[in-house]
Amino acid sequence: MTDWTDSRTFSNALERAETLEKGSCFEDFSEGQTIEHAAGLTLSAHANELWMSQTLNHDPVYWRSDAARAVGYDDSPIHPDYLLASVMGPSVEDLSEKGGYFLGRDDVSIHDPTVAPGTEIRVESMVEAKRESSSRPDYGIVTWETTGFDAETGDSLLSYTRTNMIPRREPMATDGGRESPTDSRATGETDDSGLPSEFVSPDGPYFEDFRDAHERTTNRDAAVAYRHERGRTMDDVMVATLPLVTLNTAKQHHNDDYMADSPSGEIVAYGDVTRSVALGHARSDERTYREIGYGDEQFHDFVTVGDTIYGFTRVLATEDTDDSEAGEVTFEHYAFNQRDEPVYSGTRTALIQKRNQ
Ligand SMILES: CC(C)(COP(=O)(O)OP(=O)(O)OC[C@H]1O[C@@H](n2cnc3c(N)ncnc32)[C@H](O)[C@@H]1OP(=O)(O)O)[C@@H](O)C(=O)NCCC(=O)NCCSC(=O)C[C@](C)(O)C(=O)O
Repeated sequence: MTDWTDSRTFSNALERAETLEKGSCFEDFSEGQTIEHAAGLTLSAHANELWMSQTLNHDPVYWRSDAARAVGYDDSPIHPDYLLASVMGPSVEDLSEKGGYFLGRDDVSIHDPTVAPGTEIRVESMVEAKRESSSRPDYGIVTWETTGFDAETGDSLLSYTRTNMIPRREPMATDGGRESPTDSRATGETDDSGLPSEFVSPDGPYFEDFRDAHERTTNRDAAVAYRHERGRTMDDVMVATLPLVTLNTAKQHHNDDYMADSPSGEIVAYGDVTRSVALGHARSDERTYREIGYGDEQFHDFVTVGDTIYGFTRVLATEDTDDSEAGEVTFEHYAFNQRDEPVYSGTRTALIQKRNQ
């Protein structure tokens, strides 16, 4: 009788056996195609708290009903970063599990900021565009529009467009891109040409502080630009647990064996975890009232276990509203690592509480 566990026999068996594929290659997508993803998550308070606690998004509005009621909610809703990741996660198996890089995202709109724990979600994507990569022949570049719905009511909860590099069927993908860096970051040179001569920080966490700081820079060679003190070293929970808790099956985050041959040589952090940490740092220095939306999100370099993520923020615009509680601020947030290299950037618009409340 064949001993399938004999090492030579087993290695022969492995060589001859077909691997049942998961995920899609560049060739599998066509523009205009709609993809209904397999049943998504039921949003849970536990996973919401895991995401928020580990990414340092410690806003009590999302933990405590008294804090939620104080800003006009009936009860604590699901945090927008966890909601976003919970919409993206169930799309990964169909769209990006093969191992392509998450390049960027735009038009992130929160259609319902009051989504409650216990909501069952359904996720759908449409292939908006696809093109070959001129610099990386093993990949194509695909953009999808993805929407998350409340499965029971059919209401749209959140939507965005996302762009990934996607491996072509032949040859197979590697997860690379660190080699031959030629920019000033990699060579250690500093090139700050074009930077304003003065950086201004807000005096406090309220809308008026951002507005006043922004006004101080208007028509001057100055910008509201400041760093956040906290850092978060990426550990196994951040890199492997958080994507999996949102059903994100991209092998980059939990399969060290596959990633050993890639230029990063190891698993890399899910872009949304890196982003959420940078936003968490920024939110810890403001009185957030409501999140409105996000855009122009880009992932500039890999983040691996052991890297420490810090935050840097610019204030792009402020606008007073009729709302006596809060005014609108548009930020650009950056995540950067312990080598001062930017790894994420994106804009965010939020309502920030007014001082008089
Ligand atoms: C990807 C790397 C290697 C490219 O490094 P590079 O030096 O080759 O960069 P590049 O030359 O700037 O870009 C290559 C091509 O991409 C295009 N491109 C570039 N950005 C965009 C964008 N926003 N929108 C549209 N297109 C974009 C760009 O135009 C260019 O096109 P070309 O080949 O035809 O000349 C480098 O940028 C890098 O290391 N980025 C970080 C990637 C990363 O770590 N992402 C997060 C982790 S992966 C992830 O989270 C996975 C996820 C979420 O779970 C899941 O999709 O399933």
